[in-house]
Amino acid sequence: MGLSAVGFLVVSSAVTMSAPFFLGQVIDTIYTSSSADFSSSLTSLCIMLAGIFLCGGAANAVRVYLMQVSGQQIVRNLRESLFSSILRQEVGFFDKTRTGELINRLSADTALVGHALTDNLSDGLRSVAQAAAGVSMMFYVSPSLATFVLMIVPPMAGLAVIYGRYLRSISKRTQDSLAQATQLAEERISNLRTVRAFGKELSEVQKYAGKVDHVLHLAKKEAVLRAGFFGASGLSGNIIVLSVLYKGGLLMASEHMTVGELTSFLMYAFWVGISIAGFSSFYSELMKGFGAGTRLWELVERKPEFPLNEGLVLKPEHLKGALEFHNVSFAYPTRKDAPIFEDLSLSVPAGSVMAVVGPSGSGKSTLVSLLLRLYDPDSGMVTVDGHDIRDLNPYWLRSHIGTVSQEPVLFSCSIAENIAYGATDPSRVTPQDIIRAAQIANAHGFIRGFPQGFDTVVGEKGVLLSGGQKQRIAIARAFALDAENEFLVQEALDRLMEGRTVLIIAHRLSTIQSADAVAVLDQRRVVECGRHAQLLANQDGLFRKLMEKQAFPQSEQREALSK
Ligand SMILES: Nc1ncnc2c1ncn2[C@@H]1O[C@H](COP(=O)(O)OP(=O)(O)OP(=O)(O)O)[C@@H](O)[C@H]1O
Repeated sequence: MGLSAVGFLVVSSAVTMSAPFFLGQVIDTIYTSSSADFSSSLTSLCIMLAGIFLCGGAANAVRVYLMQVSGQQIVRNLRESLFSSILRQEVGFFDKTRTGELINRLSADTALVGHALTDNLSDGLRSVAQAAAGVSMMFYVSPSLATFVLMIVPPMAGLAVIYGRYLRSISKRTQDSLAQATQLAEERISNLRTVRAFGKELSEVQKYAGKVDHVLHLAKKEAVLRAGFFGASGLSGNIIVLSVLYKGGLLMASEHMTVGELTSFLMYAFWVGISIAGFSSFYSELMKGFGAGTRLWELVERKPEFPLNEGLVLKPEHLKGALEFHNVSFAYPTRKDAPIFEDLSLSVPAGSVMAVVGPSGSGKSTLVSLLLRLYDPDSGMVTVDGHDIRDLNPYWLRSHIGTVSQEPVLFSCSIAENIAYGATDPSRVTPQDIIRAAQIANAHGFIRGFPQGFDTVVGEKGVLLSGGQKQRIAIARAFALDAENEFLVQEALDRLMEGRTVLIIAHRLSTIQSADAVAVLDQRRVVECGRHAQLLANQDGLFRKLMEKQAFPQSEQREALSK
């Protein structure tokens, strides 16, 4: 499509560029022909001109259409590869990069690059083609006048290059500050409840205004630069026209040129001037596109720190589920100087339930992140059935781990779609599977109570549901993982754990009591590990202290502690 657009571009330019030549002929006919053949020459020339204008206009319209469509296609492809690259990045990347910035790259920057590569490129090519044709015709009409005019052009071109560089850097800064503004807006809008609870609407508006003010400031700078450049190129255009008139007048006086020739020449010179101005606009847009493009390519080309879908896949019959952390040391990439684990070791036998407890911030969730391979340990290793998880296919690994978190995140689609999200292939999950998963997760009752049942839309991040409801849907979602394995889908919630190795980050005593073992995290390692009763018996142990500290001990707990 791009190529045919270029074809139409060449046709429209060539056809249109022949017009001034024939116009010159018309004028000379008017001046010089005898009355006998005057009217017939004039008519045929005018018909020819009308044809030229018609063909040129039509070819131009087709070119604009083709360019628009191919532009949209480029933007679409760019967006797709960018989104795909973003979703492949490691979790650490998202600790460093803000959502709003990525959204801005996806929407604004892709549009800018698309425009620079199509509409703008097409206009730029047209300018180049017209300028080239114009200059050739100038030489054809009057070589001496053309040589004279062209001496003025090179200094202007040098100026344009310097200007383009500066514009490119400003444009990059504008896009960066726009991304910051979008980031702020995105975060505040998606957490509107918190903004409102603290009555921060006005101050947030002011903060946002500050950011967009900065965008405006840079845009103004860009506008001044642009205006200056256009002014300068306009002025140089006028100087060229004036000198052509002067020199052309002299040539006419010495009978080296006719009126028609001078008119054609002036029209070509004017045309070349317009094309150069068009080219400079193209050039500045192109530089803007480059500014946005550099960032986009960096992101599209970025190699995630670890692969998504490469590595060892264990056969189902070989998968037992023994988990082990061997001398793991780890610090988050954004806080390398604050180690979370040092030489931590923990073994969870296959099929057992391990409760992980510890003070807030001791690294319980981090343990799960390492197991899911959202981050890699700095030293030591995590193994599943003796295999280092760095050798396993991360996609396979995660698809065999069901996660239910305290504050589960749902997507803003229907309850049924949220539950089916847990399956490897959601399109193969039947409505019966979904209902069964909901029943087991004790969610069926409240879902049926909604007027739209399973089609109820849960709102962004599930805001239209209560915390408990969200959690039960998340449990049903973890069940959907096993929709194919009929035998696992049983009646009770406890069954989610059957046949699996389970890590529970626990606060409630009842959960801890039912676990096979309890690991206590503190001071960057596992400080105690054993059965719950065993750990409680240790009067000086951290576990006992943690249990004693709980604000409102339940009766069962008080009983246990009094033993
Ligand atoms: N993505 C992250 N980047 C940098 N530091 C992080 C990140 N996530 C957590 N941390 C830090 O790592 C430490 C352990 O956090 P983690 O969430 O594992 O603790 P936790 O034991 O689960 O806490 P809680 O019981 O309060 O939920 C904390 O100091 C936390 O500030």
